[in-house]
Amino acid sequence: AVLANNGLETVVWARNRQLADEINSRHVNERYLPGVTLPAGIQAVTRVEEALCKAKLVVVALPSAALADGVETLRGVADEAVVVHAVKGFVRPQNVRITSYIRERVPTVADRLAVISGPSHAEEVVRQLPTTVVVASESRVIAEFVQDAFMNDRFRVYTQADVIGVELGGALKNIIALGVGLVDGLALGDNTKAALMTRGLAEMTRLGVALGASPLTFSGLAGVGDLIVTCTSEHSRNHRAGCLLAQGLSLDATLQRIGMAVEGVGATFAASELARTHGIEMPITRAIEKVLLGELSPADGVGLLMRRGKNHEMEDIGGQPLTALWVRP
Ligand SMILES: NC(=O)C1=CN([C@@H]2O[C@H](COP(=O)(O)OP(=O)(O)OC[C@H]3O[C@@H](n4cnc5c(N)ncnc54)[C@H](OP(=O)(O)O)[C@@H]3O)[C@@H](O)[C@H]2O)C=CC1
Ligand SMILES: O=C(CO)COP(=O)(O)O
Repeated sequence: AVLANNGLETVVWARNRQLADEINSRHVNERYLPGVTLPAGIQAVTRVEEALCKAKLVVVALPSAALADGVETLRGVADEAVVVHAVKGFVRPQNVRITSYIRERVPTVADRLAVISGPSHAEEVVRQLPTTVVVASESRVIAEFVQDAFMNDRFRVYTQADVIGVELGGALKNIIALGVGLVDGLALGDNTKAALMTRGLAEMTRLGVALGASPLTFSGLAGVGDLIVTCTSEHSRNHRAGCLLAQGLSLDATLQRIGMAVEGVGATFAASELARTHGIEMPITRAIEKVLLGELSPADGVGLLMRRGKNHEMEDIGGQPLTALWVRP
């Protein structure tokens, strides 16, 4: 919708014929964006090749779980087309970032890749409510190309060079949003929620730095920005999933009830495995993993986190350890 509103010829691939017809004839997508009229310029096709063959910019917005199915189609992108993805998750079970996966499977697009991320619930973007996001690429030219395509006075786009940090911020915040949903479902109040978001950001940053990200990226739009919106918005599927789990629904029933991507579930398992491999402490992620596996109740998960041993707040997050500031023993 943003690209079409910017006057770009915009072709959407939908595998479902009925949905493609609905977009072309009535300019709506009732299942995923009810109550919204889409820009009339959007054309939907059911053959992915039709969407890809002439495109100068390809936006990959599949759920991470569908990427393994879909990645090979990127072999069909035109020479010199830029590929930007909006996927906030990991490819499982390898636990790899999306650009790493695309680069490995489709080397021909490796130097034309970018990621777009940040606080941007589709329900609000499509209504043209003011939104800010960030585009990261290893190439400044590619990042600025994507920035120019998307930017308008309702959708402000910043550029970034830290691809790893931007991808990890978008994927890891979903875990914390699940956790905030769990504590909201238990009606534990605002202090608990703020604690989870803040300490969640600390462990997101810790893993990010171990995987090569800049700690600064986590204080930007793809880090704290997206964390805030996903943990507090009525639109968040991850937050809603946490609430349902806290109310006693099984994980399967929760995912079925939501009926859309809940990236935080796969991300919890991915981050937990990556943390183990890299020797990183991620107590909140570990507790949520146990809740998802049915090994711990949400209430016991909170108790476990509160009873942890004493800690210094800013240790191991990256940058200068703040314990160095102590002037007395
Ligand atoms: N929703 C949002 O506000 C935002 C989402 N994101 C990220 O975008 C990604 C996609 O999320 P979102 O669109 O919300 O997810 P939804 O579950 O709402 O929609 C998924 C879409 O992908 C299609 N799809 C699923 N599997 C396949 C497949 N194997 N092949 C082809 N199409 C498939 C579905 O089509 P069908 O109906 O045919 O199954 C549907 O159109 C996620 O990583 C999410 O984190 C990023 C920013 C904002
Ligand atoms: O990433 C999002 C908003 O920026 C969407 O979050 P949910 O997947 O939790 O709905």
